[in-house]
Amino acid sequence: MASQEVSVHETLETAGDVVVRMTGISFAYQSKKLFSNLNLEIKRGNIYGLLGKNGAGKTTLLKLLSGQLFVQDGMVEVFGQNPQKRSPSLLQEIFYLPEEFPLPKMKANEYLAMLSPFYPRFDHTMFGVYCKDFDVDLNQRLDQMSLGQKKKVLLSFGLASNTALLILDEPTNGLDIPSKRQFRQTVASAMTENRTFIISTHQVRDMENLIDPIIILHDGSVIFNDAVASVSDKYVLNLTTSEPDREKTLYTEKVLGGWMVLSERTDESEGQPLDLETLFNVVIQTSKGTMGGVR
Ligand SMILES: Nc1ncnc2c1ncn2[C@@H]1O[C@H](COP(=O)(O)OP(=O)(O)OP(=O)(O)O)[C@@H](O)[C@H]1O
Repeated sequence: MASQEVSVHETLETAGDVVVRMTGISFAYQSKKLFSNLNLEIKRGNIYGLLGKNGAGKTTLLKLLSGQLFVQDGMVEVFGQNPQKRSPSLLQEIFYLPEEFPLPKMKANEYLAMLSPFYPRFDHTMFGVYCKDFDVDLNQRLDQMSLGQKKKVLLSFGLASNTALLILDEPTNGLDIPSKRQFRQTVASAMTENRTFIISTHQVRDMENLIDPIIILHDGSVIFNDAVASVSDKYVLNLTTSEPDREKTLYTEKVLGGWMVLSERTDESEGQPLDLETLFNVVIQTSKGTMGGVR
């Protein structure tokens, strides 16, 4: 690292709480406009969930903030630096686990020896612990592993890298049922107040009680960036057997045996916890302007 370069880690204590700031960004693939004047702020010490429909631009957004794609307009700052400059001091504080990835023809142990020196605070002991928890064989060749096994190796690597920013794109795709629970436990245990995780996912049930705040990307904009409680404190979810008057509810969904209804909370309201799938549907539906939005 050049001596005049700002070390991200050294400035973490004083950098304030904002890890990512995107201001008025625009991005298009060739002539296909994806983002126009998009704004986003991500704060330290949280496990963010990034949600959006297929093609909403989640992976593109993650690539923009990790310096793999460049915005056409606006400003991106990660720990106060422009990721487009791809400075080593910033890149060694970002670990990005893509949804799909080729891996070299080598054993997991050899991969570890090759790549871990890039991350100054890589914790070899914890890497071993995570791999053991995920039941990964480090002597197996990476190119001969299943998708789920590869994900477990890279996930263990990313968590052990101790980067200040960890980006996981669809991390539970390919994981078996017991591994999904292990995933939640391991990710939660690796979180510290100085780290920030961003998890892009469609598998919201895998992520219940893990991701919060939630970012929702829709129609080229961030339409929601807040804690789940910001909605569940104001609105309550109830099951009803009689068909509700849709004009008087914020959100209605036909379910087995009745309807699920989201309505404004009153002092006496008792209801069910707001799950992420419903939160997503409510935010997308209300963003169409028919009910003025949940926020
Ligand atoms: N390299 C590329 N060239 C042209 N268009 C692209 C390219 N990569 C992505 N796109 C388009 O940009 C849009 C957003 O893609 P992106 O992969 O960011 O969405 P996503 O929200 O991650 O989708 P999914 O949930 O399906 O994974 C899609 O319409 C996609 O077809």
